[in-house]
Amino acid sequence: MSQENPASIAQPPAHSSPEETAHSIFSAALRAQLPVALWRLPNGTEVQAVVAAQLADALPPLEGPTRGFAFCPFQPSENAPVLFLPAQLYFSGKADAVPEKGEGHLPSQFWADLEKTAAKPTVGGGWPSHPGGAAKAIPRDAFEQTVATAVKAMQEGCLEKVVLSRTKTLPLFEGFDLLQAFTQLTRLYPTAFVSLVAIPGVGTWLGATPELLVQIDRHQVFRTVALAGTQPLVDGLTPADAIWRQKEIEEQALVQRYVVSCFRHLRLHEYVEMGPRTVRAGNLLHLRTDFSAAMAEVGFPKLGTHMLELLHPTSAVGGMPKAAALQMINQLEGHDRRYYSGYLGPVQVGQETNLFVNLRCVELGAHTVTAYAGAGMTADSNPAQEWQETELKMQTVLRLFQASES
Ligand SMILES: C=C(O[C@H]1C=CC=C(C(=O)O)[C@@H]1O)C(=O)O
Repeated sequence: MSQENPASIAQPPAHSSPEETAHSIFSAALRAQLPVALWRLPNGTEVQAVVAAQLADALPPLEGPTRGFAFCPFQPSENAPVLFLPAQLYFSGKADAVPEKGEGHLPSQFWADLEKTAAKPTVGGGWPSHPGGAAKAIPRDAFEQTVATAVKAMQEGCLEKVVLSRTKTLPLFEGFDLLQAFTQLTRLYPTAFVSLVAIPGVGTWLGATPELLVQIDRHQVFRTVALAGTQPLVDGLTPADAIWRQKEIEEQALVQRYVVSCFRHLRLHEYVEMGPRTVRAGNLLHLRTDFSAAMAEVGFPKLGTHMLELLHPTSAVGGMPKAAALQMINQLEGHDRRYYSGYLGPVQVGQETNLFVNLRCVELGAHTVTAYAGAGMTADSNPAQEWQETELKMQTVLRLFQASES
């Protein structure tokens, strides 16, 4: 293969399935200490990959032409900056596909390494971890006390909703295999956006999120959702059987109103709104309203970029009113959310942009795994139930980190 011509096509490792090629790309990028993202779209089959030579510290316009992968925090800080991985390598994951070279050069060591059989990344620092170590976890009674404080503030009318989160750290079991965990998530959660992002100096994140933030499809249709309200999926029941309490209906309606307020801000009235309806996310059920708008027809060719600026962070991860909720989160949560409840996904890949809220995710240390989860609180919240809800959400991914699951 040529390393001189950036537009040329690289050879995949011999006799590989597309999934094995994606795994080889990930392993070779780790060895070369290059930023890399693997993902599988909801209801998709292909495991796609992007490798970057250098990170950008801002997103390009979502409507094109720059191709890459966005990895953005809840609130940008020195500890968690906005990051964009320009696709110096892109792999579509389709049958017979080969890794495509983008603009810019990846080191020749990476290409040479890609053709060898990949050693699997396992426990002990095979992947980058955050230099600051694992986020601080709080015990159950402290979390419930925090929820009680927030509920009181909402009963006094200071704000309508706040999403409070917590973390939980477990040791990695002997023989844990990161790529196997990614594959397990793709099989367990066919309707989720499953991703594995490893960035030197920043960290390694794995997740299976149910929440779309911004989609621009190849026909230039913009989509977003209002997702909130949680209950466990009880054995033998289907989403159609779900009955929702007033508290969850109101919680989701607040997110829905927030999305509508973003359209109104742009003076856009010609959008389509469908729902709410009950959707499944693993072993949980949520309420979801779907929004769409044909960007050219409504006269907003850059609608995706504008809506992203207005939407994030939505009240599904922040609260209402936004400023008061963010202030309360910063005051009451004892940890830095970093990339949890930020957003991530491919930009201008296959003529589409697909950004998701980074939920149901974990951050890998060399020997530990940290799960993050939050729950929407209103004046009617019960602290013990909110703890339980965050436990269930964490289990979406954390179940893979209990040795018996592997
Ligand atoms: C904040 C999370 O979920 C959000 C998305 C769906 C339902 C939610 C809820 O019921 O609270 C949250 O708003 C999380 O998974 O950490």
